[in-house]
Amino acid sequence: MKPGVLSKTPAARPVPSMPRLSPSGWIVLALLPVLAAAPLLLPTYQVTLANNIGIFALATLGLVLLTGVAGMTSFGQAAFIGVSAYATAYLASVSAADLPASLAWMAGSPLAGLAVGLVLTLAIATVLGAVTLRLSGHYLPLGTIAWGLSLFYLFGNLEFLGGHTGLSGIPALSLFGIAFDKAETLFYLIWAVLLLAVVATLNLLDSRVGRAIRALRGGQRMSESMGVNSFQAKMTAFLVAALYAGLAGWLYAYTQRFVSPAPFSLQAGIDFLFMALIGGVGQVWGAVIGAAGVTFAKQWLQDLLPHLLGRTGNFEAIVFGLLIVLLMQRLPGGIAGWIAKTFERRRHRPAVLESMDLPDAEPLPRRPMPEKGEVVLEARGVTRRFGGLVANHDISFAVRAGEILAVIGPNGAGKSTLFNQLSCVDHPTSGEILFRGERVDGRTARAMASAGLSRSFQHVKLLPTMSVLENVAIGAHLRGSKGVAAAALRLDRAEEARLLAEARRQLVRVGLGQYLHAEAGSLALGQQRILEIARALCADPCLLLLDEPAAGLRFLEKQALAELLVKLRSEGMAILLVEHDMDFVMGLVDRVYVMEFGERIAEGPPATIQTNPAVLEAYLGGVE
Ligand SMILES: Nc1ncnc2c1ncn2[C@@H]1O[C@H](COP(=O)(O)OP(=O)(O)OP(=O)(O)O)[C@@H](O)[C@H]1O
Repeated sequence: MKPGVLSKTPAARPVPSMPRLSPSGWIVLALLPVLAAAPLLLPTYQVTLANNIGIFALATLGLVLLTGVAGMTSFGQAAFIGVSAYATAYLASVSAADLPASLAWMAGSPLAGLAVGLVLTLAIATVLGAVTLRLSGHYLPLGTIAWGLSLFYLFGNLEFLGGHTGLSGIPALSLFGIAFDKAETLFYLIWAVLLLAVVATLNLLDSRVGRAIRALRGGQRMSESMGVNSFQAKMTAFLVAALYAGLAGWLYAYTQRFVSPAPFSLQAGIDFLFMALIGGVGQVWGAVIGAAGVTFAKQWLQDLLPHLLGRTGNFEAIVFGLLIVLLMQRLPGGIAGWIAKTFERRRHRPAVLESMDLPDAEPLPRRPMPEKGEVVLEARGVTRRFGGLVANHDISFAVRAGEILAVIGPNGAGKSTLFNQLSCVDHPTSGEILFRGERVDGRTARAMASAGLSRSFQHVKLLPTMSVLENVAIGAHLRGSKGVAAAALRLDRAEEARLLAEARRQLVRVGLGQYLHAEAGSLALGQQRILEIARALCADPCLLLLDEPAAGLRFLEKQALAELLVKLRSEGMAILLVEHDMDFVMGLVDRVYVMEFGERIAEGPPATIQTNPAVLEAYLGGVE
């Protein structure tokens, strides 16, 4: 038995009283003096280059969140920048007389330009997101290509935006009496905005909302079952990415003091994706590294190649393309991904958790539990057909608080199909499902999680690169309420401490207390199953659905799991499990429901079931 799995674990390790600075905190601290000195020491053309890098990095940061973390590819980032840049340029250069009287105050106002630019960008992103984010597969990338193309041509064809010539005559930026009229002063503004965005993104990812966004990539079905609204999480990532593009557009307009359609073309959208890929698409700092790397590499190749080849041409694009292919093959996680991996290997701990202290926070409030003996879940005549196949036929049973009911049956009997319907992942063709007396068939898995049903999966579903603690904290998603702004501004710490303390409590309870900071994917399969139970418990359920919880567990681990389930039962939990391990089932549960070919063949206490001739014939007869 692996140490600690469902064994009596020591209490969680002592909690440091002062939060330690995270690696990103150290990076920001180290960058501050460098950034403060850069404009004073560098020649103006290099400061201008650094300004471009800052703006590109801001736009790329959005893509890191959207594409790298949330797994949604967008080619439209440059177009979002364009919307904001054009709104800024238009309002900065228009005369008050050309605007309606009520809007005349906006003419020449940089803050009005910023507000209008951001509102327009977010409004377009909301519409585009509403249309494409519910669709899976290639619809989002294709939608962003279509939108990027149409906007590019729109910019070029609108006369009041200067057509293909663009808008010039943007005055120098002046904010609150400070003139940002030189590359050197703009540098401070651009890099301050970028650093704030980086810190806000790091904060966001290290939060309840951040876990929901991180679960989008490969864990959607699981997180929905834990109450996460995946569409909302996608929309959040999409809008934050658009917000960063909007900010980048505003800064771009005042840096260039001229806008035209070319920098917002589809090609530019692809370039931002390259920056994210090269920097490290899943890493926040990858945006800065990627923007700097691509900008310098292009500049360097543009200077070097004509010398080497003795002629001019777009050779840098060809060499650059080859370099990207090579880099993707050698470093699929990008430069920042490679650095993070090397760093983590040395520290033997995931970077994201370095700063996390786990104070003994006040326990989260608990839902009112049903009285022992109260029917928690009831299936009435549930039938599920797949075309001509009847996977469940007229299934009826009830599970009560303080009871463990096992559903058993040979492979293909219809147990998983039934589980999916009970948890509203799938819906019955006919029949009714009631949860605590209310009809729930047709509801979403999310609604069931909110009602108090929590589950584990036949094939373990966890986020392998996320820590054990954070995986389990996803189970507590509905027990928190702090949103994006609170997370970005770190106003969610008290709630986050309570969520993490609850996750730790459940992990200690199931015997995984010393694996809090390990990557979930590094646990043995049996431990991963136990992690799923801790995650389900973190939701404070009144009904646990466990799909083959003992599969992959060793003898002592099974014994410890049985002890835990008995304890939960004594606390009034209703437990429904599907299991193939007959020794485990018969020694543990109160009642057994036996299925074959989608139908009930027997139901009763284990002792009766073990001697039931129909069961022996259909199922137990084949089992020693
Ligand atoms: N989405 C689906 N479309 C078509 N047929 C399906 C679908 N899901 C399940 N089935 C069929 O329904 C029947 C019951 O399958 P189910 O997975 O529920 O059985 P099970 O008892 O859970 O089996 P196991 O113990 O092997 O997991 C099988 O014949 C299966 O092929």
